[in-house]
Amino acid sequence: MSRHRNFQNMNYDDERDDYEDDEYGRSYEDEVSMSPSTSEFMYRRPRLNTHNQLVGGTTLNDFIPEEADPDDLPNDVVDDEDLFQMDDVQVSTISHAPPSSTAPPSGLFFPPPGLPPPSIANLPAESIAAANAELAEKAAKPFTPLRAKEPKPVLPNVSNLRVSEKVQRSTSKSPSRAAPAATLTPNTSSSHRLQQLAAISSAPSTPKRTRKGNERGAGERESLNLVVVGHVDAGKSTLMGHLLCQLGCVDQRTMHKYKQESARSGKASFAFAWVLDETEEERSRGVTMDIARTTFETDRYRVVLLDAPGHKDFIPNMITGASQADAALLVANATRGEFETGFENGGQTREHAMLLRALGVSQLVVAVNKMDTVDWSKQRYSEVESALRAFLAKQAGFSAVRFVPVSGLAGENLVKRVDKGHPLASWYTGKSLVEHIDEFTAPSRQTDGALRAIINDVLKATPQQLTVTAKVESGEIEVGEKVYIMPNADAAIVKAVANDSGREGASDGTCGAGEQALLTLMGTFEQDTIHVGHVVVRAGKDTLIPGRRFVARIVVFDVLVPLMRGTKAELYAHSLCEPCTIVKLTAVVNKASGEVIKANPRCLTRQQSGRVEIETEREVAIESFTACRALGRITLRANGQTIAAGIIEEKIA
Ligand SMILES: Nc1nc2c(ncn2[C@@H]2O[C@H](COP(=O)(O)OP(=O)(O)OP(=O)(O)O)[C@@H](O)[C@H]2O)c(=O)[nH]1
Repeated sequence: MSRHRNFQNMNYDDERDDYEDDEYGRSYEDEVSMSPSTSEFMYRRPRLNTHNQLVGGTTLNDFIPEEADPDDLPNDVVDDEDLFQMDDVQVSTISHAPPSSTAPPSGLFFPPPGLPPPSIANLPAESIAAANAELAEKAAKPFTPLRAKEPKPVLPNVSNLRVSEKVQRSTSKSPSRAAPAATLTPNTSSSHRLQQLAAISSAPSTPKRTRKGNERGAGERESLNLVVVGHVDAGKSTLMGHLLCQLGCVDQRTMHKYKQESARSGKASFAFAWVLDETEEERSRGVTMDIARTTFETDRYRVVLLDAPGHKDFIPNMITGASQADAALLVANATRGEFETGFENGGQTREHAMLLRALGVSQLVVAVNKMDTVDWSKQRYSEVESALRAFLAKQAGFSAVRFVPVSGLAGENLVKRVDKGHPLASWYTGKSLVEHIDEFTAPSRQTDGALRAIINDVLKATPQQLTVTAKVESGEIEVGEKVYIMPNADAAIVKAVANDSGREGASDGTCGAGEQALLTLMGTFEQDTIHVGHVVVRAGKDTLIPGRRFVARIVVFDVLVPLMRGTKAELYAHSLCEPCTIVKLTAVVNKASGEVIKANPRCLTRQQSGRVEIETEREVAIESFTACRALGRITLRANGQTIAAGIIEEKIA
């Protein structure tokens, strides 16, 4: 049993003799291929970074509204909006335009009860005919081969701005930001495109609600999207890998193989991390590079686990994971000196926490990990807890944070509480990590809202069929219905729907808000036009019309150079990453009241809150925060640092 070993003094490389060579056959190199997305990253050792912190007692809570307690919320979009206005009065008081109603139009979203389960076969003949006509029209156009690489736009001021380029689609299981190369549907004049979008928004939508609200099948647990974040090497993957083993999600044979092969490559201590770090590059470097996604079940939830990379170079991938999360586990390393490196000196502990709040995650548990390296010391645990508690409350804006001492490597206090007699039990008698996870509250899902399913990976793409994973943020997606993929407005018919647990057809052919869906879409797709960050929507007046210019209300992080007209940055929203420019500074506003302090300022300095106009390089599928929270939160980054976070108030072009 691992927990009886002396992990602190163990020389893991000596352990390789414990394992019989190739007892279980093939080595992982035979079976694991490298995710194409990982190849674009250059690995560098962490650099010191003192940015990205709101200092001087300002908290993100002043600005970013917390998610509401679902118990206080009726499952209804209109009331949700009211609550948002209560939470963050500034938004309604300073908004240019009154928030648009997000109530689902009657009739459109509530077809008569008792409708048969949808399939392409029982779609109305007119919708099939209309879809076929549109698809035939597209099919008649010659297939556009991959175009020669266009020259990258020259973007002054920002040395390492990520400019989307044409790259291969990710074939990894996890989301990748490598992709967005988006060419808008080629050869479309702007007037044709406007007509196309107008036709989509005026077309009747055809949802068939086979499932009511948050209804689940018999025996199904509620789903909870949990992101695991923290400084590099805090032990996130080891902790979650070991937890998955203890929950029986990894069979002994596979674990034996990981132990054997990691020992053979001199990385025995990473055996549990290999459960989640699947690519060859991640394993050889001992560093998580992309989000690893898996599921496990607790007494209460089907947890969709998103293991984020801790290294600074992969923060964009961490943002992808955090933008899908309902709750977060922040892993802190209790080892003396290592906690300080991760927390002080601009380590990623702070930046991750700030980003979580900026992306709307308000439920947080901190796992104080590697307690075995400090002899399970209560004093060390208290030091870590008090430093983090003060920062998380005062600067990051988390109102209630719970802490739990654990050792991912030793497997202590993960699923089971610590045994009496264990040194940790002498002062800790509280809950285990899994018990803490079970105490998160699943947020209310906008199941009745307009369909918004954000593509977070493109697994397979042919000119006729796409297989993508998508997080359904609002509404439901059903087999047989016609959908559009924004911003390109590619029409598609949903051929198959499964959720993360592999429930084929999600038992009733639907996936609802909050679920990760595996979608098979049929249509006529031009090569390299569907990417991570695109959004699946329905036609109708609640459709999403993409745009390039938006009014955003932002809070500026602790930047050295103020934000000015012409500042270039990367815009992060849900799974999207797109170069953008701040084209106008409209006002400096008071964080608390939303009152305009100064109109048309020359710049926004650190900690200031303001309203700006942002223009993206290409059309993007985002919308106002009041219409859909997940699509309305943004983060701006430049030079590898987060410079601002905020919400979209309005699309203007
Ligand atoms: N002693 C001890 N070592 C641990 C513990 N948890 C993780 N480690 C070690 O810390 C190192 C890093 O572990 P990982 O799980 O890869 O850390 P990570 O946070 O996932 O790393 P990134 O995702 O790359 O940021 C490995 O050598 C682990 O064996 C623990 O509880 N005790």
